[in-house]
Amino acid sequence: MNEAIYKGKVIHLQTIAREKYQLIYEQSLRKKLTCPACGEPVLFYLGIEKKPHFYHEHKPMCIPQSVDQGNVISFVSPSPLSLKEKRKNEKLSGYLQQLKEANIDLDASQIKAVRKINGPLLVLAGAGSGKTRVLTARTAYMICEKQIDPKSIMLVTFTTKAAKEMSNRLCTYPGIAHSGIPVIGTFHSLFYRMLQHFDPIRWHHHRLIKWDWQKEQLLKEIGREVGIDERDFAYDEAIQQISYWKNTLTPVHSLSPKNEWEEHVIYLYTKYEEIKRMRGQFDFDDMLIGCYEMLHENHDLLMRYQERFRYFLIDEFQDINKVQYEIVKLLSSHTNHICAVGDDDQAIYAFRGSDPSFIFQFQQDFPNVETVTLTENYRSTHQIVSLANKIISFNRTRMPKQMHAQFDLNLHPTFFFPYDEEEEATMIAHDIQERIKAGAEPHEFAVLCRTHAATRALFERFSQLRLPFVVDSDGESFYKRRIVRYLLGYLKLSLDPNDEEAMNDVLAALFLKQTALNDLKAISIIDDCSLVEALVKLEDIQPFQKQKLRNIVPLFQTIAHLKPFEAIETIEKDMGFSDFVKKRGNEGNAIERGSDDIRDVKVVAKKFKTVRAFLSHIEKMIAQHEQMKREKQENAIQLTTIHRAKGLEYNYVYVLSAVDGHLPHDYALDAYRNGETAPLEEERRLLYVALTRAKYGLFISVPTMRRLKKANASRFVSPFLKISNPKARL
Ligand SMILES: Nc1ncnc2c1ncn2[C@@H]1O[C@H](COP(=O)(O)OP(=O)(O)OP(=O)(O)O)[C@@H](O)[C@H]1O
Repeated sequence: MNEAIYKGKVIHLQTIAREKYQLIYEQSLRKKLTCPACGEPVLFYLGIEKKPHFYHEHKPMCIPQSVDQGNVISFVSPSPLSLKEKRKNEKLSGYLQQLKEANIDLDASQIKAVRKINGPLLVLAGAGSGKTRVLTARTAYMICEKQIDPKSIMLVTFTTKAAKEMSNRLCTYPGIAHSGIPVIGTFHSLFYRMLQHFDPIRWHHHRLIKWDWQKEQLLKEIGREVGIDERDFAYDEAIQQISYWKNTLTPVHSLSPKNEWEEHVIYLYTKYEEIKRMRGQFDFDDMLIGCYEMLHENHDLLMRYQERFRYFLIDEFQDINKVQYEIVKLLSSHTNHICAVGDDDQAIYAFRGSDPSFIFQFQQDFPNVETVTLTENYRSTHQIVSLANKIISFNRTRMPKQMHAQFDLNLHPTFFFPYDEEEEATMIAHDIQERIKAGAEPHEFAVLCRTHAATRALFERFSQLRLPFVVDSDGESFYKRRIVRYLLGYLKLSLDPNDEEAMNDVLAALFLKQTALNDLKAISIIDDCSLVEALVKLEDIQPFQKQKLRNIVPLFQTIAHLKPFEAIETIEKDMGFSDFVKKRGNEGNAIERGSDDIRDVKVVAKKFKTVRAFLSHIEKMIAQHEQMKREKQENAIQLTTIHRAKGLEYNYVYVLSAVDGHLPHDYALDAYRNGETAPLEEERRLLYVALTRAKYGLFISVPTMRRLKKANASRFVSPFLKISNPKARL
């Protein structure tokens, strides 16, 4: 049905502007749309598979009409005939046969990697080609077939989650329950354990600088003394840069600044190290450097560890950094029994100092290395594998390899074209809802985003539709982000001029000290006025600030009566918020700029008519976020960043906003304009990682608008969209 009654009038889908679809959708959820034939409520379909239309939830449509396929482009690649019956049945014996009987199949290349125990081994593997399976099977084979003492095996993973997953899997393997499992952990956890053993006082966990905010505080203290103004200086980027230098074992004295910013960071780096040393503190990077120095300088200790650990297995080798690589080399130099497993196409941590070129280095440093390449992809359909192969082939710095799928389904990777972020969220949520109704389980779905902030719209839609979902566990609600909170402070004060918490946030945006809050409270009691009115009575501030506050204070009342979008524009332009964002909005931070957050807030604000309704929606979303953190749902849709989805797999994957600026991220595009190609290649690898998480269904969203501006399809996917007929085959 293309017609419905809304507010007493017939509305036709053909004549409604696309940007209004979301509004119609929300009204339909509130049962505000009715059927022109029977007068009962109708819902608005805004999904992926079919064109938008009205429908009855529990009965057939009154005015039957065929519903066309949605406006999508499918990627179709002819299936090679050889897909079926690809696997030859190799005759197996011993433990490998036991594995087979336990349904842990291995192909010829995987078996080769499992059997090669002594000497250096490099397993170069595409996505979904069974790296994890090889690592676990190889470990079990060493223990159960070769009778190697599990205590002499060190298995290093990239994340704690992967370590847990690996040890859980291993425990289910035949024979392992009796023999025990090896030492499994991340670089940090394993090396930290060694340090603690060596010098428990120096490396006591009380001395650890655990959080970035602690580092930031310390750097700001140092910066303040020499006048590095935090309003103009991206401290969080400085933290990342210092960490990068440490992980690449770049000592401070070897650095020569390329610009003023680097000059400042080098100064901060020097002082940061000095202060830490003086206070006897350490950070996570120091655990790696400390371990390297400990083993390098203490030959007896190194020998003891070499005696203890004789076999090394390293997962995600493409993400190793210099200091980690050097430690592994030291430890394994005694036996050379080292197996590195990696995929250069999945290297996505360059910003932390990871460097896939250690894969090449490995081949030089361990001259007798045997290399096994795994190219059979067991995870995804042929269609997904073909698309991923094609996309990644555009990268220049990579080891050429092609993955080959093992199976195919009549389900093709689909590009779809929402109007904007809001409609994108609706289409995805709707599609998932339909698939769940048809029998799929929530945990089979993942929605993958480039940045955590981009999860906002999906979070809201999933909550609205009561779909079970989980977001990155340590991520905060979008509305709790610093700049967003400050902006919302103005709106809150417009409704309640005595809201202390909001005033506390707004003070920073007005360039006033936090101590001003106490002064304001005192003034409001003595002069019997609100906290907002007290702003103009503040003493001990510059005359220009006084004048500014005099101009701003009356506007608090004005914005209370504006539509939220207009109110935000007033806050930005007339209440000085834009100036604040320019100065302190992390504008120097290429990945998370405050001004981008504000544009995201404006997208939501557009949907509301009153400030009150807008704020109450936000309150609800924050509460929902808190509740979600408390109650971990097992069977839930995963809403996560691509970085966090690494190593995982899902039946259905939705890739959010494949548009230039999001994926690839703006920072990589800026770097590309300045002649640097590496960041853009890393962004392409991120897309590759996202695509290869999908087993069966892959949906890539290409919205027309983003952050209220026209968006261009991501340069990574545009070659696949250049066809006039949406159903045409590629
Ligand atoms: N020989 C095999 N036969 C059947 N299935 C396999 C085989 N090897 C691996 N698999 C399955 O293929 C999927 C991918 O395997 P795994 O997770 O080990 O791949 P991976 O190389 O670590 O993936 P990625 O690097 O993309 O995260 C898993 O579901 C695994 O059980």
